[in-house]
Parts: sequence; structure tokens; C-alpha cells
Amino acid sequence: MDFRPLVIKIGGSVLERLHSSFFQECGQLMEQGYHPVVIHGGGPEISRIQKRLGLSARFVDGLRMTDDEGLKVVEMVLAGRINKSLIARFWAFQVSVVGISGADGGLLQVKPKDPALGWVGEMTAVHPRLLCNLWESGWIPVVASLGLDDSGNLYNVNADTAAGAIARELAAERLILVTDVPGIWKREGEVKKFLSQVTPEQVQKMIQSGEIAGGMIPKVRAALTGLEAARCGVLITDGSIPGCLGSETGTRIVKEATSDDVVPHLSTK
Ligand SMILES: Nc1ncnc2c1ncn2[C@@H]1O[C@H](COP(=O)(O)OP(=O)(O)O)[C@@H](O)[C@H]1O
Ligand SMILES: CC(=O)N[C@@H](CCC(=O)OP(=O)(O)O)C(=O)O
Repeated sequence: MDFRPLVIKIGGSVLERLHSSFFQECGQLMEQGYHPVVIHGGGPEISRIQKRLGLSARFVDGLRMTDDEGLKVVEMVLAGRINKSLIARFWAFQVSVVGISGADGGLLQVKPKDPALGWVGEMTAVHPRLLCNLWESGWIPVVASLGLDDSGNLYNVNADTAAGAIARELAAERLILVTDVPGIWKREGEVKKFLSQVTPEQVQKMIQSGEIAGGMIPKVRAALTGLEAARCGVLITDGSIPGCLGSETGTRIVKEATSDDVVPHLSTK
């Protein structure tokens, strides 16, 4: 059997507005012989709960500064509320999913990224054995982005970063970053124009110029990590539109500028 891994990341920004076809498409992709793994974020919900608890939410380059109290909130929200509500939504469409975190099976091994960020993990290794075991038994893994260091400490891992590292480790066929905008925009005067494709050089320039900002920074960095795996096509797409996985509308991150139809579409039929 061909190994056809697909890494699909759902941003917290779009969780509540995900089109119902998204769940069905994930199930169809599994039936078509792909091996999908879903990684999810939950940044807005973490910030909401922090605020309710009187804790502040602060970010550096799109990464949350995570102190002891912040980490507890991250664990509860990502591995608890969000992971389980996603499992329930998949289940409603009869899609066979298992919810895990990046700490389970040692999937995401990390070290501290920067002392100033607290419990934010930087990926040192990805151990995909649990993912393979789940696929073999017919399950789609749904992963909350927590990591573990060598001493058994839990860390907050940006979900885009986790998805990029998993895509690279698996040499995924696709990395699809599902978010609340239809790709990367470029300002032309007052108008935001969405780009159909960008190269790593363009992405670097857009980060430096500030055209790519906030949560889009870890997302495009993850896209570049995914692109390091030879066969990985990378797409940033809007999860609120119908059929976002199969139609592949959005911004493609490509090693070199290509004609738009070079990458074959995923078959969900
Ligand atoms: N150049 C850009 N193109 C598109 N979105 C951008 C850009 N720069 C910043 N953004 C912002 O990035 C957001 C997506 O990042 P984020 O909110 O972290 O999403 P997610 O929760 O899906 O990871 C968009 O809603 C948009 O406001
Ligand atoms: C270190 C870091 O920033 N972790 C993220 C994890 C969740 C996430 O990535 O959620 P989105 O996909 O919604 O951005 C956070 O705490 O917000």
C-alpha cells in the first residue's frame, strides 16, 4: 500500500466557522487511500479563557508568551475543550477520528525556544509511530499542539510550527494550512489582493516589509518547513468555504514560480 501522508492544520481562527464539507472531505481522503493527520490550534479560545481568568495574552512574532499559569490554560483548552469538540464534530459525519496531543506517543519532542517566551517549545524531533499505528487501524489522528521535552515537561507549541515539522518528517504529499483568510494577501493601495502562489524568497521579503504579520508569520514559516520535504505541496486556504481541501483554492507556497495547474488536485471523490 502506498504511503500518502497529508498534513492538515486547522487554525483557531476558523474553528467555529469550518464548513461542514471539511469534515466529510477528511473522511473521503482517508477512503481514497491518503493518510491524513489533522493538527489544530486554538489561539483565540486560549486568549478568551486567559482574559476570563484575569491573565494577559502577549505575543512575540505570533508566538504566545507562556508562563506557568498560561501553560495550564493552553493544556486545558487545546487538549481538552478544542480537541474533544473537534472529535465530536468529525463523529457527527461518521469520520473515524482519535484525538491525541503532541505529547502522546512522544509525537512532538521539543526544547525551550527562548527563555523570554517561557513554556514555548521548539521542535527537536517528530516521532510519528503513533500516527502510523492509528492509520493502520483506520483512524485519522487529530492532534493538539503540545510537546514534551526530554525531562517530561509539557510545552505550548504553535500549531502551524507543529504541522510544518510533521509534514517534513513524513515527507507529506501535502501540507494544507486551513485558516480564516483565502491565502496570503498583498496590499495594492487600499485593496488587498490574494496571491495564488508565492516563493520562499517572496515570503521572506514580505515578512521583512511587514506585509506578512501576526499569526501569518508562523504559518508561512511552517509552510517553508513543509516545503523542505521534496514531495510536499503547501497550501494556505480558507476553511469556511465549501470543499477547501479538494478544490485547493488559496495561496500555494512553491519552490519556484510555476503555472498554476502543475500540482494535481487531491482526489476527494
Ligand atoms: N499578508 C497576509 N495575508 C493574509 N493574512 C495575514 C497577512 N498578514 C497578517 N495576516 C493575518 O493572519 C491571520 C491568520 O493568522 P492566525 O489568526 O494566527 O490564524 P490561525 O488561527 O488560522 O492560525 C489572518 O486572519 C490575517 O489577519
Ligand atoms: C506558542 C504558541 O503561540 N502556541 C499557540 C498554540 C495554539 C495555536 O497555534 O493556535 P492557532 O492555530 O489558532 O494560532 C498559542 O498559544 O496560541
